[in-house]
Formats: sequence, C-alpha cells, structure tokens
Amino acid sequence: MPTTKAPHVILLACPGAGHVLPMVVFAKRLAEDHGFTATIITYSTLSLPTQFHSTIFASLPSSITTATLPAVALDDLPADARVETRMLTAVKRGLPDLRNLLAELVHDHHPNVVAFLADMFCAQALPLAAGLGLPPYVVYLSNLMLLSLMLHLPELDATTTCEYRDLPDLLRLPGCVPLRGADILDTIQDRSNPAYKLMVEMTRHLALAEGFVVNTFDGMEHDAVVAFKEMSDKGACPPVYPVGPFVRRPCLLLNGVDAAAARYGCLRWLDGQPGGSVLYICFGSGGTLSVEQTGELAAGLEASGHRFLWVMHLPSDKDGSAAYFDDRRDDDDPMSFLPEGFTERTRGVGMCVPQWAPQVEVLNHRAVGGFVSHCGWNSTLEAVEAGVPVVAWPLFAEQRMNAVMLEESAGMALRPREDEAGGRGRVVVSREEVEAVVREVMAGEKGEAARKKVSALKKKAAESLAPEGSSRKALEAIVSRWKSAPRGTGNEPC
Ligand SMILES: O=c1ccn([C@@H]2O[C@H](COP(=O)(O)OP(=O)(O)O[C@H]3O[C@H](CO)[C@@H](O)[C@H](O)[C@H]3O)[C@@H](O)[C@H]2O)c(=O)[nH]1
Repeated sequence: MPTTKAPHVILLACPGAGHVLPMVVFAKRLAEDHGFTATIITYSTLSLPTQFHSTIFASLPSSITTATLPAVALDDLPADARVETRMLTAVKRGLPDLRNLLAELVHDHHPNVVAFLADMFCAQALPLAAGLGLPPYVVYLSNLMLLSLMLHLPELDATTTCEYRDLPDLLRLPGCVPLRGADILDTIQDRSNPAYKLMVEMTRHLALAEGFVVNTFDGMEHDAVVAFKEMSDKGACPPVYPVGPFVRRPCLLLNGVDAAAARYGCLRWLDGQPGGSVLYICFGSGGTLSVEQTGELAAGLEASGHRFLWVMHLPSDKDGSAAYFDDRRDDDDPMSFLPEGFTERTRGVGMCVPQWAPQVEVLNHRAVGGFVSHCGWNSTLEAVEAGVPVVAWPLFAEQRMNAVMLEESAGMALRPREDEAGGRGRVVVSREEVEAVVREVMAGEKGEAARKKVSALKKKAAESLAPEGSSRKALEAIVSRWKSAPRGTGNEPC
C-alpha cells in the first residue's frame, strides 16, 4: 500500500449490502469529485459472501483501497439473538483489531487522514478514532428521522416506563411526521432484549461525532433539515450534512455467474414488456416473508393480472420477522416456496428471480411502473430517483417509520392493510388486499397521485445534486472543512 499525500478519509462500513453499497458510492464521490484518497474498512463477521465484496470493490478506482477486519467469534450469543445484537457485538469485539489497523494505516500509509467516518452502527468506534487523533464523523445511511430518533433515545429511555409500542401519544421528532409508538424502529420495541441495551449504548457514542454526513436531501426531508440546522446552530447537536442521494450507477451482483444470468435474464424480459406495465417486488438485500405471506402475495399478484418481476428470498417462518443475509445458503431455492403451479400460470405475465436483481437498472427500466418495497432507505431513494411509486411493505429495522414518511409526508406510497390471520395471532397482508393495492398502484387514482408526487421528488433529487444544489453545497462544505483542517500532525497514534 503506497503512502499518499492527498487528504485521506477512512470509512468504516458495517456488514450488509444496505450499508456497504452506499458507503462505496460515497467514497467514490469523495475520490472522483474532490481529490481524496480513501480506505474502506469492512467486517468479515456477518458479511456478505466474499464474492460480493470483491465484485463491488473491483469497481473502485486506485485512489480507494479496502481492508477487512478479521472475524470475531459470536457463537456464545443465543441462537435467536437479533441481527442487531450480532452486528453491534461484532463491532464491539472488533475494536482491538480496528485500533491496530487504524494505527498501522495512519503510521505507515496515510499521515494525512482528515476524517474517520463510521457507519451509524459502528459508532462505538468513534472514541477509539478520536483517541488516535482522527476527527470522528458518522455517515448516516438512513434518514434524518431515524437520526433524530437515535439522538433522542437516551432521553426517551430515561423518561419512558412502558414499551414504545404502547406510548399513549404520537412521538413528535423535530421536523418529522408524527409517529405512532408501534411504528418506531423495531429494534427498540422490546426493551428487555439485549439488542435494546446495545442500541442505547450505541446512541450515546453518536454525540462524539464532529458531524453527521447523511444520505438524504432537502427536498425529501426539508423540515427535518431545518430543525437540525437550528439545533446545531444552538450547539445542541453536531452539524448535519445532507449530501444524498448517493446515486449508484454500476450493476452489482451477488452470486457471480449465476446472478449474472438472472440479471441479464430479467432485464431482457423487461425489454419485451409495455412501458410502465411491470410491478417490481423486492424486499431489500435480506428481507423475507413467511411461507404463508409468500402464498398470499403470490395469489394476490396472480388475481390482479398485472405484470410483475419478483426478487425472491428464502421465506423465514418466524411470522413476518426477517431472516438476514447470513442465514442464506447457496443451495437454498426460494422458488420452491411458491404456490403449486404459480410459475406456469403466470408465465409471460410475471417473472421470479432468486435472491438478487440489478435493482437500480430495473427501477429505471421504462417497463417498470410500480415498486413493492420494504422501504429500506436505499431502495426508497432509488425509487425516488427513478420516479417510481411505491407500495410500502415494511418488515424490520426503521422501515415502518420510512413507510409512514413515504405515505403521509412524501405522498409517494400506498400502504396495504395488515390483518390478523384468522385470529391465529399472525399478521398478514391478505391476497385480497394485495390484489387491491396492486391494481391501485398500477392503474388507480391513488397510484397516479403517488406517481405525480414521486416524479416531483425525482426532480428535486436531481436538483439537489446539480451545481448550486443543496446536497452538492453540503458536500462542498464538509469537504472544505476537511481540506482546511491541519493535517499530518494531529493524527499520530497515541
Ligand atoms: O435484489 C436486490 C436487492 C437489493 N439490492 C440493492 O441493495 C440495497 C438494499 O438497501 P436497502 O433498500 O436500504 O435495504 P436493506 O439491505 O434491507 O438495508 C438495511 O440498511 C438500510 C440503510 O441503513 C436501512 O434503511 C434498512 O432498513 C436496512 O434493512 C439497495 O441499494 C438495492 O438496490 C439490489 O440491487 N438488488
């Protein structure tokens, strides 16, 4: 690894496509548009298959290098530990290795480190970086609404006695759409779960950040941008830089050759469909439905008669809770959980692909007219950039909050109703509801209204990234702060 003279940033990405992909896009923007060199550090624990990382990293320019932290053991955690528990524990246990790596990077290769940028889930690393003389920042890959909740969590924790889902009043975060307790981040809904304690602990470290670089833009969360600016002007929180959306152009694959075949197959299939006629269905990099819900979705789609492209993941039979990428095995076949005869009956109308599709290309294909999404923030921004209305189908993490934003404040989404499954205590979206919402988003008045709203947001997103646009200016502000910071002296390992 050569020693560099350019200003250097170190980015720490937590596992998961929803985190690694936007981090890569951000690093590329800093390198290609602003002359930085960068190191992206990833975790081998809980990470996507190595092939995935190598495919992504192969697209990096030579000014960006990568490093991977060694795996840490998590086998002492209970088998049913939440993914957030595993993730935050992996980050915590990886701190000694991270310290050694950072010291080596700074000492041997990059004396010019101007910022250490940690994914929000890696906030535990901020004190360590600060101790090494590296200015600590957070890259917030979700939105300002979630950042606001996280910064408010220590206080909420101290002042609330019940579970958050039982909060009697709406939660009013500054500049954000009011939220019912049941809609806030699902990781903190069970306060006796170890994941909750780890999340609260993580949020305490956020205060150490010298700034938050956020993957959002003014047109999407205008009131929250204003509220954060007021807070930081008063010194009540570090400055916030809304620099998004992080636009992803290249096509990235998950499983090498097989995925390449599926990728080109689904794009070719889209080429043969009429404009705006296909509903794209994808629950992010790891979201899954139960077997029962998979059957209801399939039946509703079939009854609607609309064309569809469905990225299928292996069902999780934990009643709607989501399995994550580390639960997958290469020989798993999600298609085997489709109702009998479904593929034959929908041949020509629909296409199912296992595991992964080139989402950005799919959403921007002229044939795609709607998107059933779990409302992961990257998927949300990609829908905005493509101008495609959404059927909001949140599964886990902050996705319910996002769904509320998309339906109620952005107006770009329709939300299907969930029902108790015949009094059996399970919540499902019934086949009738699926059929109705599919018809509505593809050809109904509400779908048309959502299409208009998302088209307006698409325009605002493009404006924010244009010269003089709000995101461009926010990025220039943080870049000039980094470039004008004294370098080469304050970064000596202590
Ligand atoms: O078949 C697929 C599936 C996913 N993607 C891409 O993978 C990313 C997925 O990101 P996102 O939509 O944010 O979903 P998750 O992977 O579920 O992301 C996690 O991280 C996000 C950012 O913090 C959160 O908003 C989510 O709730 C959390 O689940 C997007 O860029 C997609 O384009 C594909 O290209 N093809």
